[in-house]
Amino acid sequence: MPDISLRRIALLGCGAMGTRIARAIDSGGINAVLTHVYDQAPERSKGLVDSLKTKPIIVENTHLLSSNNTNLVVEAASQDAVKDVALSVIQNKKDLLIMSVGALLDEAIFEVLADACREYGRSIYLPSGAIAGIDALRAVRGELESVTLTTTKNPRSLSGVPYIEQSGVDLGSLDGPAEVFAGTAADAVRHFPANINVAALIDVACAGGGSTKVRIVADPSIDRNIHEVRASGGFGSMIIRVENVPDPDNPRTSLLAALSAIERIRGLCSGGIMAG
Ligand SMILES: NC(=O)C1=CN([C@@H]2O[C@H](COP(=O)(O)OP(=O)(O)OC[C@H]3O[C@@H](n4cnc5c(N)ncnc54)[C@H](OP(=O)(O)O)[C@@H]3O)[C@@H](O)[C@H]2O)C=CC1
Ligand SMILES: O=C([O-])CC(=O)C(=O)O
Repeated sequence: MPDISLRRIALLGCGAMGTRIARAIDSGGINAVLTHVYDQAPERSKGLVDSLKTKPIIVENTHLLSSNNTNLVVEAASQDAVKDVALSVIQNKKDLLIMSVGALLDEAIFEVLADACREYGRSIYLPSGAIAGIDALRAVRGELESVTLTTTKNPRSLSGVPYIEQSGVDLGSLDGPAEVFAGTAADAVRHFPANINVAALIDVACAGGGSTKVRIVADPSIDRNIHEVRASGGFGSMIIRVENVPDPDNPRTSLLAALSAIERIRGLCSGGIMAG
């Protein structure tokens, strides 16, 4: 029998996605209670807690999230947050759900976390986030010959990225689509830490070792975050395309990413029949 007792969840990051996740738990639709939260911007954690019916405790640093009596830590903060806290979560014998997946394309971190999961008997979950078809890519990874991701966003969803500023592209004056990056997934998540975690997710699913090919395009004529994966090999071929509505509170992030995290948490907290 699966253990379906009420799960105790801690949340790292109270921005656009963390807020949606917290509200979904607070609404009672998930077999869990949000017990602790942390955000480096204290006004964000306070604002979130004030808006919830069941008030979690605001802890004073990331590490206190996993030293408490929780089952699962949900990260919705940043790659730096993952690098800072992931190992101690596992060493404290909690499971971890990561949204800032780009952190895992640092090979040293991936190996350390994989070893720690084995040693402490815990799991790290990577929801499919802003993309779809991760289960299919994982299933065919032994047969893959080529995989490419093309991500197209409105310039306002790409603003403030130093790599674009340094490359001399003026996002404000584009009058059509412009490629702002072409390279590997490892380089993409390094240069665009808050924009292209999906590249890391695809790369991890395909066991690409950071080498998955990625293009990022800025297009002022679109108002969606579009991700298109083309994969082919011994299994046949597939094209996975999502046209995501951006989260109104953070246009870099797609609404689908939070919905995917919520659905994954719901599944982890319940028994029963689960598709996918
Ligand atoms: N896997 C996927 O498919 C997707 C993943 N993402 C990623 O998910 C994460 C959350 O996204 P979103 O909610 O939209 O981002 P937001 O910027 O809206 O919220 C993130 C919050 O976490 C805080 N934060 C950042 N670093 C730390 C840290 N080290 N310790 C504590 N708090 C921290 C931020 O503070 P401050 O503002 O001060 O930095 C901010 O309040 C991001 O890393 C994003 O790139 C997004 C979309 C899709
Ligand atoms: O939400 C999206 O469309 C993609 C994104 O920001 C990411 O992968 O980090």
